[in-house]
Amino acid sequence: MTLTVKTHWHRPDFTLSVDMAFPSQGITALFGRSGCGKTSLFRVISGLERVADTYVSFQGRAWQSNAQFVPLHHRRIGFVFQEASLLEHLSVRDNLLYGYRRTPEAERRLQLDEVTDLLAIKPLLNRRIHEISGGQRQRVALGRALLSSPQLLLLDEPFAALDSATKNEIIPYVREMTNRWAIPVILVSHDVREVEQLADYVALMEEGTVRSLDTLEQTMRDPHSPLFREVEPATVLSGNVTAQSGPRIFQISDGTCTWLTHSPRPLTINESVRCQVKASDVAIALQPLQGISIRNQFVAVVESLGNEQGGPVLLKLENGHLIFADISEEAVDELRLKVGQSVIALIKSAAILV
Ligand SMILES: Nc1ncnc2c1ncn2[C@@H]1O[C@H](COP(=O)(O)OP(=O)(O)OP(=O)(O)O)[C@@H](O)[C@H]1O
Repeated sequence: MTLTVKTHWHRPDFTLSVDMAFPSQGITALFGRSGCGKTSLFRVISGLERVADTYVSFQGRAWQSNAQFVPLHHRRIGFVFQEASLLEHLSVRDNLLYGYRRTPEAERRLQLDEVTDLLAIKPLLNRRIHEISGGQRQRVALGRALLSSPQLLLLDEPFAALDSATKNEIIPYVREMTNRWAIPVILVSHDVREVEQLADYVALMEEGTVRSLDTLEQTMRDPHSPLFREVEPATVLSGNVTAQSGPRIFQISDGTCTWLTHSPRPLTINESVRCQVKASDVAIALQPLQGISIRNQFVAVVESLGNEQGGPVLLKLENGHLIFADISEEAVDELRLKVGQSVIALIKSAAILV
């Protein structure tokens, strides 16, 4: 079951031309430069815009075809925008219940208690909107969208107005809520870090079209991907917290590989986390090293030595994960690195970011 969109939307200086089936599970990020058409696509999907000769269907049901147009309020879509558009004169509780009360009883899947628990906003229920912080407002906006029991959540740059610490605090809630209630999410973003932490799939948009749609892992295999236009290539390692070995140091494992990471926020045992490793933070040794402060040493095989455009060395870890190592050409020559060779990837735990 998918979300299918076929549209050619001609605006004065811009054409949105999309013919694509998006996954209707997990989080799909629409990623691209400003003006590439992310919000326009969003508006077509939601029915905020009725564009002629457009076809949109969700999980087998046509939302728009030449014969019909299901209006926005019947599509059961939850929205969260950059600025939480909460009702200032109402309490947090009444804001949360706004969509809930308008949802027919038979369609209510989520209840106030479980949503406020998950988003940790229970203590705020009686506050007015002007009495809570920006991060809390975004959590209330997420809660309000969830409580309308949506079949699809559309998040349009929901964290853009937040500082990175607050953003990092909210992201795990978004992952948890989509996992727990299996609500598909379309996330508009031009923040790579956000995409790495949240997305299961990435639709790369350029000049009004979707250039590619792939899993996050597949998208991140290409060091020349538009994802890395403004930041250096990085890799994501996913696993579960297995132990705490210092005030901020945690052991993460995916069953095959185990690594140590520094986390700025407390993690709980068994919590599933995504860690990011920048190519420049990975070094290569020809054999395991002793008497060295670097805690993470992974057995790996050289997958590629970069391509004709240059780029980092690609290593394959024992768990099959690919990881970039930004090694100079001189070092590649000196170590006589070859494709297929066994090496050790060295990463400081402070360089594995949660
Ligand atoms: N109301 C409008 N009328 C005509 N053209 C518009 C309108 N709104 C946006 N556009 C144009 O459509 C194109 C795509 O805009 P859109 O907002 O979809 O891009 P975006 O990728 O979401 O950008 P951003 O990341 O900056 O929000 C742009 O060239 C923009 O100038």
